[in-house]
Amino acid sequence: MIEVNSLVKIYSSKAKEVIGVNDVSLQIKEGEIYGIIGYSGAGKSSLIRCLNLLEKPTSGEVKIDGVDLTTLNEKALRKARQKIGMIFQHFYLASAKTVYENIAFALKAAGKTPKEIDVRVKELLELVGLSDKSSQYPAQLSGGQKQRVGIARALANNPKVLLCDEATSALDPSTTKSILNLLKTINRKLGLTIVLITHEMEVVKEICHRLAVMQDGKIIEEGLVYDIFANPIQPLTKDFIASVLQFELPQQLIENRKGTIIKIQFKGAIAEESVVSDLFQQFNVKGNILHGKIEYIQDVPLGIFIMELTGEDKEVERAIAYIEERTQNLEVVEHVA
Ligand SMILES: Nc1ncnc2c1ncn2[C@@H]1O[C@H](COP(=O)(O)OP(=O)(O)OP(=O)(O)O)[C@@H](O)[C@H]1O
Repeated sequence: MIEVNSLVKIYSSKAKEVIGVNDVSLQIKEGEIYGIIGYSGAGKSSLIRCLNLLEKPTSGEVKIDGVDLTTLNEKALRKARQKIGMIFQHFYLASAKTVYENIAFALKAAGKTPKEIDVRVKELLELVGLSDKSSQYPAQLSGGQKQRVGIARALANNPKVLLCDEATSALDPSTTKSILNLLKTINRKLGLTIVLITHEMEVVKEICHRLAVMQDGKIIEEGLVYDIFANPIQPLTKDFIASVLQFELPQQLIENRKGTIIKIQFKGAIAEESVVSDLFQQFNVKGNILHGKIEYIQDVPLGIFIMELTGEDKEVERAIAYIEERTQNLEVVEHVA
């Protein structure tokens, strides 16, 4: 439903040219939550702002439902933009308007009647859990409540796409969670396609189905979030994953071990099987768990264990071969002879 082809955004001034987006192509499916992660300056904002032409691309196509927005005139673009809602890190609410008026404004601009506006605003307030804040002003709201107003306003005209520009970056972790839950709910309830940019892997893990990693204006890795967590390829992607799944052992700990240290990843259904206890029943080896973690990524488990195996060399070898066969994912970190 969203198709970006060879998108380039160059910022030109008299002094120099800066490349914001450097030849990006991607496809986002209807109903998908698509994350774009990268460090500051990677080009995430430039890219997401090109999706509704808030930034005019220098070249390339931005197709929504097959229509290339870059070819539309002002009037047609205004109409097309009604299908695309957007929320921002700093909310951008009108401070002199109440919560009700902030949301109503988007509907008025789309030519709705006062009756239609009233029905829709109440519906939206209910959806975002703010029915009791209708007559409050933004200054009287918490950050999370302000973002809820932002979401209600963005959804006012029943868009098919919601663009989220670092929408939780100004919020504390528990408020972030509640806003992400709200986004998940509206994604499911309304079938809304969500594109979000973030610099936090925790946000991606929590909500995204697919992910693109951006660096220097380019997408350097893309795929299903689970696959990227299980098998990151690029060094930058590995850095982002490590911020959530830190599992490097201190060197000192490794040096003081006597057995063979192995790292096992359990992906998907195998994480729920009793591989480790089966191992100790079947082989005459001892195991000492040095690190263990199961993360749930979109409710699918991804387990990572680091274990020291001790026993007769042959038996340890057989035990390792057994785990390798069961998990297809084992790495010998250190073998102490
Ligand atoms: N309006 C602008 N004029 C000139 N250069 C710009 C403009 N906006 C962005 N850039 C440049 O484009 C590059 C990408 O910036 P962009 O804001 O898209 O990155 P980002 O990944 O969103 O970073 P951040 O998370 O810090 O916003 C940077 O080098 C930035 O300095």
